[in-house]
Amino acid sequence: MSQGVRSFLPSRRAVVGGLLASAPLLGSARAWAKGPQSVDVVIIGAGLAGLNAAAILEGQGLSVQVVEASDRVGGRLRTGRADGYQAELGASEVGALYGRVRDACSRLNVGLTNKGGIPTDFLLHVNGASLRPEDWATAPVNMTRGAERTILPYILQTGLFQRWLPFKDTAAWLDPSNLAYDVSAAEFMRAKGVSEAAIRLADIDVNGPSLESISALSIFRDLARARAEGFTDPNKPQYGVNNMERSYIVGGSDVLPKAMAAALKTPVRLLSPAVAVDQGDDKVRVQLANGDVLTGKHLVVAAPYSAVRNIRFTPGLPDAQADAIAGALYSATTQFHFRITKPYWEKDGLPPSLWTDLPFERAFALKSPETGAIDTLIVWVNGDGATRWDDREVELQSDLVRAELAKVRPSMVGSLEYILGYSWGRNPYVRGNKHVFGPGQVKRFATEMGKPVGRIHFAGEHLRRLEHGMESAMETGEAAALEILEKA
Ligand SMILES: Cc1cc2nc3c(=O)[nH]c(=O)nc-3n(C[C@H](O)[C@H](O)[C@H](O)COP(=O)(O)OP(=O)(O)OC[C@H]3O[C@@H](n4cnc5c(N)ncnc54)[C@H](O)[C@@H]3O)c2cc1C
Repeated sequence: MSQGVRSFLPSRRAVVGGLLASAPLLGSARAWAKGPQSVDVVIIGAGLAGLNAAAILEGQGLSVQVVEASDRVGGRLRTGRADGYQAELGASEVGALYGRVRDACSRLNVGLTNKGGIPTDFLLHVNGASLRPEDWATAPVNMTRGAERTILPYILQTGLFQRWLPFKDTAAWLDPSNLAYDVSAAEFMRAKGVSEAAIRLADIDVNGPSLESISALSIFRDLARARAEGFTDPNKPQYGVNNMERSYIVGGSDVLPKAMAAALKTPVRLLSPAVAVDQGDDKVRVQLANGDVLTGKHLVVAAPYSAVRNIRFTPGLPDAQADAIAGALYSATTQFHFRITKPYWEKDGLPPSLWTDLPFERAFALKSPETGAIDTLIVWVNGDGATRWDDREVELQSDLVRAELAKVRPSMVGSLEYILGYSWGRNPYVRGNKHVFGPGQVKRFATEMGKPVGRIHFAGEHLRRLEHGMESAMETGEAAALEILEKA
Protein backbone atom coordinates (compact mmCIF):
# COMPACT_ATOMS: atom_id res chain seq x y z
CA MET A 1 0.00 0.00 0.00
CA SER A 2 1.33 3.43 -0.84
CA GLN A 3 2.37 5.83 1.86
CA GLY A 4 -0.21 8.33 0.63
CA VAL A 5 -3.09 5.96 1.29
CA ARG A 6 -1.73 4.73 4.59
CA SER A 7 -1.41 8.23 5.95
CA PHE A 8 -4.94 9.11 4.75
CA LEU A 9 -6.97 6.23 6.09
CA PRO A 10 -6.39 6.34 9.85
CA SER A 11 -7.31 10.00 10.16
CA ARG A 12 -10.62 9.47 8.27
CA ARG A 13 -11.39 6.36 10.24
CA ALA A 14 -10.60 8.11 13.48
CA VAL A 15 -13.13 10.85 12.65
CA VAL A 16 -15.86 8.41 11.76
CA GLY A 17 -15.02 6.06 14.61
CA GLY A 18 -15.61 9.01 16.91
CA LEU A 19 -18.93 9.79 15.29
CA LEU A 20 -20.13 6.22 15.36
CA ALA A 21 -19.13 5.64 18.95
CA SER A 22 -22.06 7.79 19.99
CA ALA A 23 -24.50 6.25 17.51
CA PRO A 24 -27.45 4.28 18.88
CA LEU A 25 -27.09 1.40 16.47
CA LEU A 26 -29.58 -1.21 17.56
CA GLY A 27 -33.07 -0.55 16.28
CA SER A 28 -36.11 -2.60 17.17
CA ALA A 29 -37.83 -4.92 14.69
CA ARG A 30 -40.51 -3.04 12.79
CA ALA A 31 -42.61 -3.06 9.69
CA TRP A 32 -41.48 -0.99 6.70
CA ALA A 33 -43.65 1.99 7.48
CA LYS A 34 -44.43 4.93 5.24
CA GLY A 35 -42.41 7.24 7.50
CA PRO A 36 -42.16 11.00 8.07
CA GLN A 37 -42.70 13.62 5.36
CA SER A 38 -40.15 16.11 6.67
CA VAL A 39 -36.66 15.29 7.98
CA ASP A 40 -33.18 16.78 8.30
CA VAL A 41 -31.80 14.58 5.53
CA VAL A 42 -33.47 12.58 2.76
CA ILE A 43 -31.26 9.87 1.25
CA ILE A 44 -31.97 8.34 -2.16
CA GLY A 45 -30.74 4.73 -2.38
CA ALA A 46 -30.35 1.99 0.25
CA GLY A 47 -27.06 0.53 -0.93
CA LEU A 48 -24.03 0.62 1.36
CA ALA A 49 -23.36 4.28 0.48
CA GLY A 50 -26.83 5.49 1.45
CA LEU A 51 -27.06 3.27 4.53
CA ASN A 52 -23.64 4.34 5.81
CA ALA A 53 -24.49 8.02 5.35
CA ALA A 54 -27.77 7.42 7.21
CA ALA A 55 -26.06 5.64 10.13
CA ILE A 56 -23.54 8.45 10.60
CA LEU A 57 -26.13 11.24 10.34
CA GLU A 58 -28.60 9.54 12.68
CA GLY A 59 -25.75 8.89 15.09
CA GLN A 60 -25.23 12.64 15.27
CA GLY A 61 -28.87 13.26 16.12
CA LEU A 62 -30.20 14.22 12.67
CA SER A 63 -33.49 12.79 11.44
CA VAL A 64 -33.04 10.79 8.25
CA GLN A 65 -35.31 9.12 5.72
CA VAL A 66 -33.79 6.69 3.23
CA VAL A 67 -35.92 5.99 0.16
CA GLU A 68 -35.21 2.92 -1.96
CA ALA A 69 -36.63 2.24 -5.40
CA SER A 70 -36.60 -1.55 -5.23
CA ASP A 71 -38.28 -3.93 -2.79
CA ARG A 72 -35.10 -4.61 -0.81
CA VAL A 73 -32.10 -2.89 0.76
CA GLY A 74 -28.50 -3.62 -0.22
CA GLY A 75 -28.35 -2.57 -3.89
CA ARG A 76 -25.40 -4.43 -5.38
CA LEU A 77 -25.13 -6.71 -2.34
CA ARG A 78 -27.64 -9.33 -3.34
CA THR A 79 -27.73 -12.90 -2.11
CA GLY A 80 -29.91 -15.36 -4.01
CA ARG A 81 -31.31 -18.31 -2.10
CA ALA A 82 -32.99 -21.22 -3.86
CA ASP A 83 -33.43 -24.85 -3.08
CA GLY A 84 -30.88 -24.93 -0.24
CA TYR A 85 -28.35 -23.10 -2.39
CA GLN A 86 -26.94 -19.66 -1.57
CA ALA A 87 -25.56 -17.57 -4.43
CA GLU A 88 -23.82 -14.22 -4.28
CA LEU A 89 -25.23 -12.37 -7.29
CA GLY A 90 -23.43 -9.14 -6.44
CA ALA A 91 -20.52 -8.26 -4.18
CA SER A 92 -19.01 -11.02 -2.07
CA GLU A 93 -15.32 -10.40 -1.42
CA VAL A 94 -14.42 -8.18 1.52
CA GLY A 95 -10.84 -7.02 1.00
CA ALA A 96 -8.25 -7.02 3.75
CA LEU A 97 -8.15 -3.20 3.72
CA TYR A 98 -11.91 -2.67 3.88
CA GLY A 99 -11.75 -0.82 7.21
CA ARG A 100 -15.24 0.66 7.11
CA VAL A 101 -16.98 -2.54 5.95
CA ARG A 102 -15.16 -4.58 8.59
CA ASP A 103 -15.95 -2.00 11.25
CA ALA A 104 -19.67 -2.04 10.35
CA CYS A 105 -19.68 -5.86 10.50
CA SER A 106 -18.13 -5.88 13.92
CA ARG A 107 -20.49 -3.18 15.32
CA LEU A 108 -23.56 -4.96 13.98
CA ASN A 109 -22.47 -8.49 14.93
CA VAL A 110 -22.24 -9.55 11.31
CA GLY A 111 -19.75 -12.40 10.96
CA LEU A 112 -16.91 -12.64 8.44
CA THR A 113 -15.24 -15.82 7.27
CA ASN A 114 -12.20 -16.44 5.10
CA LYS A 115 -13.82 -19.50 3.56
CA GLY A 116 -15.05 -18.99 0.03
CA GLY A 117 -15.35 -21.10 -3.12
CA ILE A 118 -11.89 -22.33 -4.20
CA PRO A 119 -11.07 -21.79 -7.90
CA THR A 120 -10.00 -24.61 -10.20
CA ASP A 121 -7.85 -24.66 -13.37
CA PHE A 122 -9.11 -23.38 -16.73
CA LEU A 123 -9.61 -25.15 -20.01
CA LEU A 124 -9.19 -22.61 -22.82
CA HIS A 125 -11.58 -22.49 -25.75
CA VAL A 126 -10.37 -19.96 -28.33
CA ASN A 127 -10.91 -19.64 -32.08
CA GLY A 128 -12.90 -22.86 -32.13
CA ALA A 129 -10.37 -25.09 -30.37
CA SER A 130 -10.17 -26.38 -26.79
CA LEU A 131 -6.74 -26.55 -25.26
CA ARG A 132 -4.88 -26.64 -21.99
CA PRO A 133 -3.11 -23.47 -20.79
CA GLU A 134 0.32 -25.15 -21.12
CA ASP A 135 -0.28 -25.59 -24.86
CA TRP A 136 -1.33 -21.97 -25.51
CA ALA A 137 2.05 -20.45 -26.45
CA THR A 138 2.56 -22.84 -29.38
CA ALA A 139 -1.08 -23.44 -30.36
CA PRO A 140 -2.00 -22.64 -34.01
CA VAL A 141 -5.22 -20.93 -32.74
CA ASN A 142 -3.11 -18.46 -30.77
CA MET A 143 -3.20 -15.51 -33.20
CA THR A 144 -1.30 -13.11 -30.94
CA ARG A 145 2.25 -12.25 -31.89
CA GLY A 146 5.77 -12.13 -30.49
CA ALA A 147 6.09 -12.05 -26.71
CA GLU A 148 2.27 -11.81 -26.38
CA ARG A 149 2.01 -15.46 -27.40
CA THR A 150 3.29 -16.63 -24.02
CA ILE A 151 0.73 -14.63 -22.04
CA LEU A 152 -2.37 -16.64 -21.24
CA PRO A 153 -5.48 -14.94 -22.64
CA TYR A 154 -7.08 -14.54 -19.21
CA ILE A 155 -3.99 -12.71 -18.00
CA LEU A 156 -3.59 -10.43 -21.03
CA GLN A 157 -5.68 -7.50 -19.86
CA THR A 158 -4.59 -7.20 -16.23
CA GLY A 159 -1.08 -8.50 -16.93
CA LEU A 160 -0.28 -5.96 -19.65
CA PHE A 161 -1.84 -3.01 -17.84
CA GLN A 162 -0.09 -3.97 -14.64
CA ARG A 163 3.26 -4.02 -16.44
CA TRP A 164 2.50 -0.53 -17.78
CA LEU A 165 1.06 0.80 -14.49
CA PRO A 166 2.37 4.39 -14.42
CA PHE A 167 1.69 4.97 -10.69
CA LYS A 168 1.37 2.89 -7.56
CA ASP A 169 -0.26 5.45 -5.27
CA THR A 170 -4.01 4.79 -5.11
CA ALA A 171 -4.81 8.52 -5.26
CA ALA A 172 -2.54 9.29 -8.22
CA TRP A 173 -5.18 8.63 -10.88
CA LEU A 174 -6.51 12.13 -10.22
CA ASP A 175 -3.11 13.74 -10.63
CA PRO A 176 -3.20 16.01 -13.73
CA SER A 177 0.13 14.49 -14.83
CA ASN A 178 -1.70 11.19 -15.43
CA LEU A 179 -4.39 12.61 -17.71
CA ALA A 180 -2.31 11.46 -20.68
CA TYR A 181 -3.71 7.97 -19.93
CA ASP A 182 -7.31 9.18 -20.16
CA VAL A 183 -7.65 7.68 -23.65
CA SER A 184 -9.37 4.59 -25.02
CA ALA A 185 -7.75 1.50 -23.49
CA ALA A 186 -7.77 -0.22 -26.90
CA GLU A 187 -6.05 2.79 -28.52
CA PHE A 188 -3.53 2.82 -25.71
CA MET A 189 -2.78 -0.87 -26.33
CA ARG A 190 -2.36 -0.26 -30.06
CA ALA A 191 0.06 2.57 -29.33
CA LYS A 192 2.04 0.09 -27.22
CA GLY A 193 2.21 -2.26 -30.22
CA VAL A 194 -0.32 -4.83 -28.97
CA SER A 195 -1.86 -6.92 -31.77
CA GLU A 196 -5.57 -6.81 -32.65
CA ALA A 197 -5.78 -10.52 -31.74
CA ALA A 198 -4.48 -9.80 -28.22
CA ILE A 199 -6.82 -6.80 -27.83
CA ARG A 200 -9.77 -9.00 -28.80
CA LEU A 201 -8.84 -11.57 -26.14
CA ALA A 202 -8.03 -8.98 -23.48
CA ASP A 203 -11.47 -7.46 -24.08
CA ILE A 204 -13.17 -10.57 -22.66
CA ASP A 205 -11.98 -9.80 -19.12
CA VAL A 206 -12.45 -6.05 -19.11
CA ASN A 207 -14.68 -4.88 -16.27
CA GLY A 208 -16.29 -2.22 -18.44
CA PRO A 209 -18.36 -2.25 -21.62
CA SER A 210 -15.26 -2.80 -23.84
CA LEU A 211 -11.61 -1.83 -24.18
CA GLU A 212 -12.60 0.62 -26.92
CA SER A 213 -15.07 2.47 -24.71
CA ILE A 214 -13.20 2.54 -21.39
CA SER A 215 -10.38 4.92 -20.42
CA ALA A 216 -6.95 3.34 -19.82
CA LEU A 217 -6.76 5.58 -16.74
CA SER A 218 -9.89 3.88 -15.36
CA ILE A 219 -8.08 0.51 -15.62
CA PHE A 220 -4.89 1.90 -14.05
CA ARG A 221 -6.92 3.32 -11.17
CA ASP A 222 -8.40 -0.11 -10.37
CA LEU A 223 -5.06 -1.87 -10.72
CA ALA A 224 -3.33 0.58 -8.38
CA ARG A 225 -6.06 -0.16 -5.81
CA ALA A 226 -5.84 -3.91 -6.40
CA ARG A 227 -2.09 -3.64 -5.95
CA ALA A 228 -2.56 -2.05 -2.54
CA GLU A 229 -4.67 -5.08 -1.67
CA GLY A 230 -1.91 -7.53 -2.68
CA PHE A 231 -2.49 -8.14 -6.40
CA THR A 232 1.03 -7.50 -7.61
CA ASP A 233 1.91 -10.40 -9.92
CA PRO A 234 1.27 -9.56 -13.61
CA ASN A 235 1.58 -13.26 -14.43
CA LYS A 236 -1.49 -14.23 -12.43
CA PRO A 237 -5.14 -13.50 -13.17
CA GLN A 238 -6.84 -10.96 -10.96
CA TYR A 239 -9.59 -13.42 -10.14
CA GLY A 240 -8.96 -16.77 -8.56
CA VAL A 241 -5.43 -17.74 -7.77
CA ASN A 242 -3.51 -14.72 -6.54
CA ASN A 243 -2.34 -13.65 -3.15
CA MET A 244 -5.17 -11.26 -2.29
CA GLU A 245 -6.65 -11.86 1.13
CA ARG A 246 -10.44 -11.85 1.24
CA SER A 247 -13.29 -12.45 3.64
CA TYR A 248 -16.96 -13.21 3.06
CA ILE A 249 -20.03 -12.24 5.06
CA VAL A 250 -21.41 -15.15 7.03
CA GLY A 251 -24.95 -16.03 5.91
CA GLY A 252 -24.62 -14.04 2.66
CA SER A 253 -23.52 -10.53 1.66
CA ASP A 254 -27.01 -9.07 2.09
CA VAL A 255 -26.84 -9.74 5.84
CA LEU A 256 -24.75 -6.56 6.25
CA PRO A 257 -27.09 -4.04 4.55
CA LYS A 258 -30.07 -5.67 6.24
CA ALA A 259 -28.39 -5.18 9.63
CA MET A 260 -27.47 -1.59 8.75
CA ALA A 261 -31.07 -0.84 7.75
CA ALA A 262 -32.49 -2.51 10.86
CA ALA A 263 -30.24 -0.33 13.02
CA LEU A 264 -31.71 2.90 11.65
CA LYS A 265 -34.29 4.72 13.77
CA THR A 266 -36.49 5.43 10.77
CA PRO A 267 -37.13 2.42 8.54
CA VAL A 268 -36.03 2.57 4.92
CA ARG A 269 -38.95 3.34 2.65
CA LEU A 270 -38.96 0.56 0.04
CA LEU A 271 -40.58 0.57 -3.41
CA SER A 272 -40.18 4.35 -3.44
CA PRO A 273 -38.21 5.52 -6.47
CA ALA A 274 -37.34 9.22 -6.32
CA VAL A 275 -38.34 10.84 -9.61
CA ALA A 276 -37.85 14.58 -9.05
CA VAL A 277 -35.78 16.85 -6.83
CA ASP A 278 -36.56 20.53 -6.29
CA GLN A 279 -34.01 22.59 -4.43
CA GLY A 280 -35.14 25.78 -2.69
CA ASP A 281 -33.22 28.23 -0.48
CA ASP A 282 -33.73 26.36 2.75
CA LYS A 283 -34.91 22.87 1.79
CA VAL A 284 -34.95 20.16 -0.83
CA ARG A 285 -38.16 18.49 -1.95
CA VAL A 286 -37.99 14.92 -3.23
CA GLN A 287 -40.90 13.58 -5.20
CA LEU A 288 -41.48 9.83 -5.25
CA ALA A 289 -43.00 7.88 -8.11
CA ASN A 290 -46.31 7.51 -6.24
CA GLY A 291 -46.61 11.31 -5.95
CA ASP A 292 -45.58 11.57 -2.29
CA VAL A 293 -43.22 14.42 -1.49
CA LEU A 294 -40.54 14.31 1.21
CA THR A 295 -38.79 17.43 2.44
CA GLY A 296 -35.27 17.59 3.85
CA LYS A 297 -32.85 20.32 4.87
CA HIS A 298 -30.32 18.27 2.89
CA LEU A 299 -30.40 15.48 0.35
CA VAL A 300 -27.89 12.69 -0.29
CA VAL A 301 -28.20 11.15 -3.76
CA ALA A 302 -26.67 7.70 -3.20
CA ALA A 303 -28.05 6.02 -6.32
CA PRO A 304 -25.81 5.06 -9.27
CA TYR A 305 -25.57 7.80 -11.90
CA SER A 306 -27.07 5.35 -14.39
CA ALA A 307 -30.28 5.62 -12.34
CA VAL A 308 -29.91 9.28 -11.31
CA ARG A 309 -30.29 9.96 -15.03
CA ASN A 310 -34.02 9.35 -14.56
CA ILE A 311 -34.42 11.90 -11.76
CA ARG A 312 -35.40 15.45 -12.77
CA PHE A 313 -33.51 18.21 -10.90
CA THR A 314 -34.87 21.74 -10.57
CA PRO A 315 -32.91 23.92 -11.01
CA GLY A 316 -30.76 21.80 -13.33
CA LEU A 317 -27.42 20.54 -12.06
CA PRO A 318 -24.14 22.27 -13.01
CA ASP A 319 -22.37 21.03 -16.15
CA ALA A 320 -19.88 18.68 -14.41
CA GLN A 321 -22.59 16.73 -12.57
CA ALA A 322 -25.00 16.83 -15.51
CA ASP A 323 -22.30 15.56 -17.93
CA ALA A 324 -21.16 12.85 -15.52
CA ILE A 325 -24.75 11.65 -15.07
CA ALA A 326 -25.58 11.74 -18.78
CA GLY A 327 -22.30 10.05 -19.77
CA ALA A 328 -22.05 7.53 -16.91
CA LEU A 329 -20.67 4.27 -18.21
CA TYR A 330 -21.43 1.00 -16.42
CA SER A 331 -20.17 -2.51 -17.02
CA ALA A 332 -23.08 -4.90 -17.44
CA THR A 333 -22.62 -8.27 -15.71
CA THR A 334 -24.73 -11.40 -15.74
CA GLN A 335 -24.16 -14.53 -13.69
CA PHE A 336 -25.60 -18.02 -13.98
CA HIS A 337 -25.24 -20.47 -11.10
CA PHE A 338 -25.29 -24.21 -11.69
CA ARG A 339 -25.04 -27.09 -9.25
CA ILE A 340 -22.58 -29.72 -10.53
CA THR A 341 -24.26 -33.09 -10.28
CA LYS A 342 -21.57 -35.20 -12.03
CA PRO A 343 -17.78 -34.69 -12.27
CA TYR A 344 -17.71 -33.94 -16.03
CA TRP A 345 -13.94 -33.28 -15.88
CA GLU A 346 -13.39 -36.93 -14.97
CA LYS A 347 -15.16 -37.93 -18.18
CA ASP A 348 -13.01 -35.80 -20.50
CA GLY A 349 -9.88 -35.50 -18.35
CA LEU A 350 -9.75 -31.69 -18.82
CA PRO A 351 -9.56 -28.82 -16.27
CA PRO A 352 -12.97 -28.08 -14.66
CA SER A 353 -13.22 -24.30 -15.34
CA LEU A 354 -13.58 -22.71 -18.79
CA TRP A 355 -12.25 -19.48 -20.27
CA THR A 356 -13.59 -18.88 -23.77
CA ASP A 357 -14.04 -16.35 -26.57
CA LEU A 358 -17.67 -17.49 -26.87
CA PRO A 359 -20.64 -15.37 -25.75
CA PHE A 360 -20.76 -16.94 -22.26
CA GLU A 361 -17.08 -15.98 -21.71
CA ARG A 362 -16.10 -17.69 -18.45
CA ALA A 363 -17.31 -20.61 -16.33
CA PHE A 364 -15.73 -20.92 -12.90
CA ALA A 365 -15.97 -24.40 -11.34
CA LEU A 366 -15.54 -23.90 -7.59
CA LYS A 367 -14.47 -26.25 -4.85
CA SER A 368 -16.49 -26.12 -1.66
CA PRO A 369 -14.32 -24.88 1.23
CA GLU A 370 -16.19 -27.26 3.54
CA THR A 371 -16.14 -30.53 1.61
CA GLY A 372 -13.36 -29.93 -0.92
CA ALA A 373 -15.71 -31.18 -3.66
CA ILE A 374 -16.06 -29.22 -6.90
CA ASP A 375 -19.78 -28.58 -6.63
CA THR A 376 -20.63 -25.19 -8.21
CA LEU A 377 -20.25 -23.70 -11.69
CA ILE A 378 -20.68 -19.95 -12.06
CA VAL A 379 -20.87 -18.58 -15.59
CA TRP A 380 -19.91 -14.91 -15.53
CA VAL A 381 -20.40 -12.59 -18.54
CA ASN A 382 -19.14 -8.98 -18.49
CA GLY A 383 -19.56 -5.79 -20.47
CA ASP A 384 -20.89 -5.66 -24.02
CA GLY A 385 -21.14 -9.47 -23.98
CA ALA A 386 -23.70 -9.27 -21.19
CA THR A 387 -25.52 -6.34 -22.80
CA ARG A 388 -25.93 -8.35 -26.03
CA TRP A 389 -28.18 -10.84 -24.20
CA ASP A 390 -29.93 -8.37 -21.94
CA ASP A 391 -32.95 -8.01 -24.21
CA ARG A 392 -34.26 -11.28 -22.74
CA GLU A 393 -35.05 -12.70 -19.29
CA VAL A 394 -32.15 -14.32 -17.44
CA GLU A 395 -33.93 -17.70 -17.50
CA LEU A 396 -33.97 -17.56 -21.31
CA GLN A 397 -30.33 -16.48 -21.33
CA SER A 398 -29.49 -19.52 -19.19
CA ASP A 399 -30.83 -21.79 -21.97
CA LEU A 400 -28.33 -20.19 -24.37
CA VAL A 401 -25.53 -20.70 -21.86
CA ARG A 402 -26.41 -24.35 -21.41
CA ALA A 403 -26.51 -24.91 -25.18
CA GLU A 404 -23.10 -23.21 -25.63
CA LEU A 405 -21.58 -25.21 -22.78
CA ALA A 406 -22.86 -28.44 -24.32
CA LYS A 407 -21.23 -27.58 -27.66
CA VAL A 408 -17.83 -26.81 -26.16
CA ARG A 409 -17.88 -29.46 -23.50
CA PRO A 410 -20.16 -32.44 -24.27
CA SER A 411 -19.23 -34.02 -20.92
CA MET A 412 -21.23 -31.25 -19.21
CA VAL A 413 -24.51 -32.48 -20.69
CA GLY A 414 -26.50 -34.02 -17.83
CA SER A 415 -23.88 -32.88 -15.28
CA LEU A 416 -25.28 -29.46 -14.42
CA GLU A 417 -28.46 -28.26 -12.77
CA TYR A 418 -29.33 -24.58 -13.30
CA ILE A 419 -30.23 -22.90 -10.02
CA LEU A 420 -30.42 -19.17 -10.53
CA GLY A 421 -28.99 -16.22 -12.39
CA TYR A 422 -29.04 -12.45 -12.32
CA SER A 423 -28.43 -9.65 -14.80
CA TRP A 424 -27.25 -6.33 -13.38
CA GLY A 425 -27.68 -4.71 -16.77
CA ARG A 426 -31.41 -5.45 -16.56
CA ASN A 427 -31.77 -3.90 -13.10
CA PRO A 428 -33.26 -0.47 -13.95
CA TYR A 429 -31.97 1.07 -10.70
CA VAL A 430 -28.34 0.05 -11.18
CA ARG A 431 -27.78 -0.94 -14.85
CA GLY A 432 -24.44 -2.62 -14.26
CA ASN A 433 -21.76 -3.92 -11.99
CA LYS A 434 -19.67 -0.81 -11.60
CA HIS A 435 -19.01 2.66 -12.94
CA VAL A 436 -16.05 3.19 -15.26
CA PHE A 437 -14.76 6.26 -17.05
CA GLY A 438 -14.82 6.51 -20.83
CA PRO A 439 -11.93 8.15 -22.73
CA GLY A 440 -11.60 11.80 -21.72
CA GLN A 441 -14.16 11.54 -18.90
CA VAL A 442 -11.63 11.67 -16.04
CA LYS A 443 -10.42 14.99 -17.42
CA ARG A 444 -13.93 16.28 -18.10
CA PHE A 445 -15.59 15.64 -14.76
CA ALA A 446 -13.88 13.21 -12.32
CA THR A 447 -12.88 15.84 -9.79
CA GLU A 448 -16.15 17.79 -10.00
CA MET A 449 -18.86 15.16 -10.43
CA GLY A 450 -19.35 14.43 -6.73
CA LYS A 451 -19.20 17.99 -5.40
CA PRO A 452 -22.26 19.13 -3.46
CA VAL A 453 -24.71 21.40 -5.24
CA GLY A 454 -26.20 23.61 -2.55
CA ARG A 455 -28.08 21.24 -0.24
CA ILE A 456 -27.67 18.25 -2.54
CA HIS A 457 -24.81 15.84 -1.77
CA PHE A 458 -23.69 12.82 -3.76
CA ALA A 459 -22.47 9.36 -2.73
CA GLY A 460 -21.95 5.92 -4.25
CA GLU A 461 -19.14 3.80 -5.65
CA HIS A 462 -19.08 5.87 -8.85
CA LEU A 463 -17.54 8.68 -6.76
CA ARG A 464 -14.73 6.54 -5.39
CA ARG A 465 -11.36 8.13 -4.80
CA LEU A 466 -9.07 5.74 -2.93
CA GLU A 467 -11.22 2.69 -2.35
CA HIS A 468 -13.13 0.32 -4.55
CA GLY A 469 -16.17 -1.97 -4.39
CA MET A 470 -18.12 -2.10 -1.15
CA GLU A 471 -15.51 -0.06 0.70
CA SER A 472 -15.82 2.78 -1.80
CA ALA A 473 -19.59 2.89 -1.22
CA MET A 474 -18.94 3.22 2.52
CA GLU A 475 -16.21 5.82 1.86
CA THR A 476 -18.45 8.04 -0.25
CA GLY A 477 -21.46 7.69 2.08
CA GLU A 478 -19.22 8.78 4.93
CA ALA A 479 -17.90 11.74 2.91
CA ALA A 480 -21.43 12.96 2.11
CA ALA A 481 -22.46 12.66 5.77
CA LEU A 482 -19.40 14.63 6.87
CA GLU A 483 -20.14 17.37 4.31
CA ILE A 484 -23.62 17.75 5.83
CA LEU A 485 -22.38 17.63 9.43
CA GLU A 486 -19.88 20.38 8.66
CA LYS A 487 -22.79 22.59 7.55
CA ALA A 488 -25.32 21.56 10.22
C1 LIG B 1 -21.68 -8.85 -9.75
C2 LIG B 1 -20.99 -7.91 -8.82
C3 LIG B 1 -19.88 -8.36 -8.11
C4 LIG B 1 -19.23 -7.50 -7.23
N1 LIG B 1 -18.21 -7.99 -6.48
C5 LIG B 1 -17.67 -7.22 -5.51
C6 LIG B 1 -16.79 -7.80 -4.55
O1 LIG B 1 -16.55 -9.01 -4.55
N2 LIG B 1 -16.25 -6.97 -3.61
C7 LIG B 1 -16.56 -5.65 -3.55
O2 LIG B 1 -16.04 -4.94 -2.69
N3 LIG B 1 -17.45 -5.09 -4.43
C8 LIG B 1 -18.01 -5.84 -5.38
N4 LIG B 1 -18.96 -5.32 -6.21
C9 LIG B 1 -19.22 -3.86 -6.15
C10 LIG B 1 -20.11 -3.44 -4.97
O3 LIG B 1 -21.25 -4.25 -4.93
C11 LIG B 1 -20.54 -1.99 -5.16
O4 LIG B 1 -19.38 -1.18 -5.32
C12 LIG B 1 -21.33 -1.41 -3.98
O5 LIG B 1 -22.22 -2.34 -3.44
C13 LIG B 1 -22.06 -0.18 -4.48
O6 LIG B 1 -22.81 0.39 -3.44
P1 LIG B 1 -23.59 1.75 -3.67
O7 LIG B 1 -24.29 2.05 -2.40
O8 LIG B 1 -22.69 2.76 -4.23
O9 LIG B 1 -24.65 1.45 -4.83
P2 LIG B 1 -25.81 0.36 -4.90
O10 LIG B 1 -25.46 -0.83 -4.11
O11 LIG B 1 -26.10 0.18 -6.34
O12 LIG B 1 -27.04 1.07 -4.19
C14 LIG B 1 -27.77 2.08 -4.82
C15 LIG B 1 -29.24 1.90 -4.47
O13 LIG B 1 -29.98 3.00 -5.04
C16 LIG B 1 -31.24 2.51 -5.44
N5 LIG B 1 -31.83 3.47 -6.37
C17 LIG B 1 -31.51 3.70 -7.66
N6 LIG B 1 -32.28 4.67 -8.19
C18 LIG B 1 -33.11 5.08 -7.20
C19 LIG B 1 -34.15 6.05 -7.13
N7 LIG B 1 -34.50 6.81 -8.17
N8 LIG B 1 -34.81 6.19 -5.94
C20 LIG B 1 -34.48 5.44 -4.86
N9 LIG B 1 -33.52 4.50 -4.89
C21 LIG B 1 -32.83 4.32 -6.05
C22 LIG B 1 -30.91 1.17 -6.05
O14 LIG B 1 -32.05 0.34 -6.16
C23 LIG B 1 -29.87 0.63 -5.06
O15 LIG B 1 -30.46 -0.12 -4.03
C24 LIG B 1 -19.66 -6.15 -7.08
C25 LIG B 1 -20.78 -5.71 -7.78
C26 LIG B 1 -21.45 -6.58 -8.63
C27 LIG B 1 -22.70 -6.11 -9.32
